[in-house]
Amino acid sequence: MYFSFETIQTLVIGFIVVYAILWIKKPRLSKNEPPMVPYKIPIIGHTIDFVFNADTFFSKCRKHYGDTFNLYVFGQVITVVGNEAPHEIFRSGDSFNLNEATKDLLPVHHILPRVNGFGDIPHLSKTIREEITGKLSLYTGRMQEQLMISINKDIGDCSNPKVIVSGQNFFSKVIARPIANIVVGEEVSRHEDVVNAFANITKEFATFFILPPFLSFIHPKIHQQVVTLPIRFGWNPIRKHINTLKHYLRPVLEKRLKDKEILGDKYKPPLDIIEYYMNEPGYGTKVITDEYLNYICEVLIIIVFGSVHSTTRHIAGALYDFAGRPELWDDLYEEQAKIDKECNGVLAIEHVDRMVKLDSFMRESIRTFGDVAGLMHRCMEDSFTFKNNTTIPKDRIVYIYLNDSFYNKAYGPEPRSFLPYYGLDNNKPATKIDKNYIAFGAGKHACPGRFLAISEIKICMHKLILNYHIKTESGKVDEKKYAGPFVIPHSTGIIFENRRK
Ligand code: HEM
Repeated sequence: MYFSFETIQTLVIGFIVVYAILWIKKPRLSKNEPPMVPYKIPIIGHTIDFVFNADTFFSKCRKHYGDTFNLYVFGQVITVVGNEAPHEIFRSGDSFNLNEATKDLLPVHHILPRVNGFGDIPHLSKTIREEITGKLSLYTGRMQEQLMISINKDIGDCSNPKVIVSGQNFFSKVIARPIANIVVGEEVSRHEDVVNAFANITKEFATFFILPPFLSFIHPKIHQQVVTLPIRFGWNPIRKHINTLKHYLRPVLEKRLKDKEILGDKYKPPLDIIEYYMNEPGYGTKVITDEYLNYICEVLIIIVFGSVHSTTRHIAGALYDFAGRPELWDDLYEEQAKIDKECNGVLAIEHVDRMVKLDSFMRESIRTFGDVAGLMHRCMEDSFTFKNNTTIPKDRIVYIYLNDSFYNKAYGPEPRSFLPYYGLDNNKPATKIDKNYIAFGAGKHACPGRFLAISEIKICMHKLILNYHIKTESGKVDEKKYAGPFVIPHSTGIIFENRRK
């Protein structure tokens, strides 16, 4: 066989290039790292199992390699922790950071430059704890009113059964309405444009995640540069929503400042978050300028970002869980009918607290929500050593293997089955965090908005169950679909039919 010089030259260069790529892409581990799960195809590593088979794959890895192991996914080493190590992460305070884990792909600091991304999270958490959770009883009536506006508008009369695809898109507006009411107040939130802005802000952020990180196989920075290119050329996906908020906020805030000046001590401050910010050092103002509005809207958008998306995911999940389980309908309806009678249709916080079966059902719906892994945190220290003596380096992204906590033996011999009254029987309300219930994180950074979220979902479910017979089109709970380790919201129909009163 004869090979020309050119052919040999090409083969040699090709060999050197392939060798160089393999050498560059070889995962480099530091000392004492968690075990790296072996893989067969260089560069691709575990990406295929991670994307198409996360549940079974993670379960096998956990069995063979223990609570903490490394995978090679999309050209990066990631660490996965089972149900033991997450609490070391949550407890370690600032050694790990959730927002920093997404920073490369979601350049919030470019989108919200005035607050430099996620802004002052400790102040935000304090605001939510004191101004929302601490005053939840004052907001309960308003939440109920706002939810009923959405239910009447978007579901309405179902004397003839109506099929609605009640997934995340549908619920984002239902959930956004009461949140807008609490954040920007009764007057501003009356405008449908404002409710739409609240409902859609998170969807705009999600556009950054549409493109799978294939370019990360070459280098994670290349994917990051490509997805953030439009932003760096001046495109801001939420500019239109900021403009909407500014438009409606300006006259209302100007009037509040004027009233305050004229009425002095007789001024009655409206109950909402914007009023709180206007009096808070570092957030308030004496004059409503364009720059002030730009700034305060960015502050508000972080609250919307944290609140609407996650609450929407879980109410949508809960409705499907209810609609597909006929065995629960009568029991949950009876509890709601009893409470409705007691409160004469007007809920106060103590009535929401008395919905103990619904609360327990909600806890279970959240526990079995389905994300195999998630709650990614970035290691912020030079290195971090887990109690099992394995060490990970700075900047390592850690995925929490949620199923290992949620489907733990602590839930009995069949932890994957739906246990609607587990919370009730074990005195564990839906807001109570424990080792095997970490949907709201834990420790110093545990979600401060969970009391609002659970109240809002319970009030909404209470009203839906009271007003309608609700069932899935298929008559059962449809199987969950996945994108990598993350569950995809259901997109099948739910049938609503008026209950005879
Ligand atoms: C069902 C709905 C919700 C879920 C599942 C959820 C979940 C979470 C999780 C997992 C964390 C991260 C904890 C960590 O870093 O370890 C978190 C943090 C946070 N959540 Fe929520 N959340 C929900 C609703 C809300 C709502 C309604 C608000 C606002 C009113 C909110 C505001 C926040 C804030 C400000 C943080 C950051 C806390 C910090 O870093 O100190 N969340 N949430």
